[in-house]
Amino acid sequence: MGEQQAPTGPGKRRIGVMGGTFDPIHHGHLVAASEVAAQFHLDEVVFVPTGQPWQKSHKQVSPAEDRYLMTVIATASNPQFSVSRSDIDRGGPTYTIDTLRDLREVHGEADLFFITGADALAQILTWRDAEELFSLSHFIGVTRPGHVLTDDGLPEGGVSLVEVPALAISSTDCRERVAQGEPVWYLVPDGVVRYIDKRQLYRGE
Ligand SMILES: Nc1ncnc2c1ncn2[C@@H]1O[C@H](COP(=O)(O)OP(=O)(O)OP(=O)(O)O)[C@@H](O)[C@H]1O
Ligand SMILES: O=C(O)c1ccc[n+]([C@@H]2O[C@H](COP(=O)([O-])O)[C@@H](O)[C@H]2O)c1
Repeated sequence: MGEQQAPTGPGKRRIGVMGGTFDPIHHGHLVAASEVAAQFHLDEVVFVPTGQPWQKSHKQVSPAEDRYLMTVIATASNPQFSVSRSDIDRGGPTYTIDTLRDLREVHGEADLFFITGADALAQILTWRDAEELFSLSHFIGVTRPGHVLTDDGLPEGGVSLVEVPALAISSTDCRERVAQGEPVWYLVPDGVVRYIDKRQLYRGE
């Protein structure tokens, strides 16, 4: 881990893809994206809020537009960060194979680097068309407190493991804190605290 050399072509743009439900987006997501962007010399990181996260169908998920707007608010001040509506606008359950195909169409020849926390990386073989994912993007697994980061069973050369500053923050914990009237200041960006308050998200949970 440290300064990373990942496979790329000469002169190609290097685009990070940070997929997530972002309910709400928090500083763990933002630090992971920022750290990977620096270590992998990325030109841009595209945040992609999920439409319908099918592996979270047993949980209540906030409306996609609220999660999208919180992601825009959280990333607006960073010129390297952008937000894609691809997974939201496609409709239906969200599969990363579709996300990557859509981004490949938009960004042409760019090299894609899909960023996942240790918990998501451990589940990747359960994702739709898992074996094909690695032909569309390089995958970057990042450390996350409480989870073991490993590429066991994943294609050789398809995944890099990266240590990022440890932030023991989860969206679940943020939602529970709001529901209990506890503060989420400094766990999520200030604008996201205000958006949660304005829209009265997570109050009844
Ligand atoms: N604190 C963190 N540090 C590193 N990676 C994280 C952190 N929180 C989330 N991630 C990663 O960001 C991506 C999107 O995560 P997601 O939007 O599901 O947030 P979450 O905090 O895991 O949400 P929830 O608690 O609702 O499951 C996943 O790849 C996840 O592993
Ligand atoms: O492709 C799949 O089948 C698949 C299954 C579960 C999760 N994902 C993706 O993994 C990312 C993190 O998801 P989540 O549910 O932890 O927020 C997000 O981009 C999801 O679309 C993808």
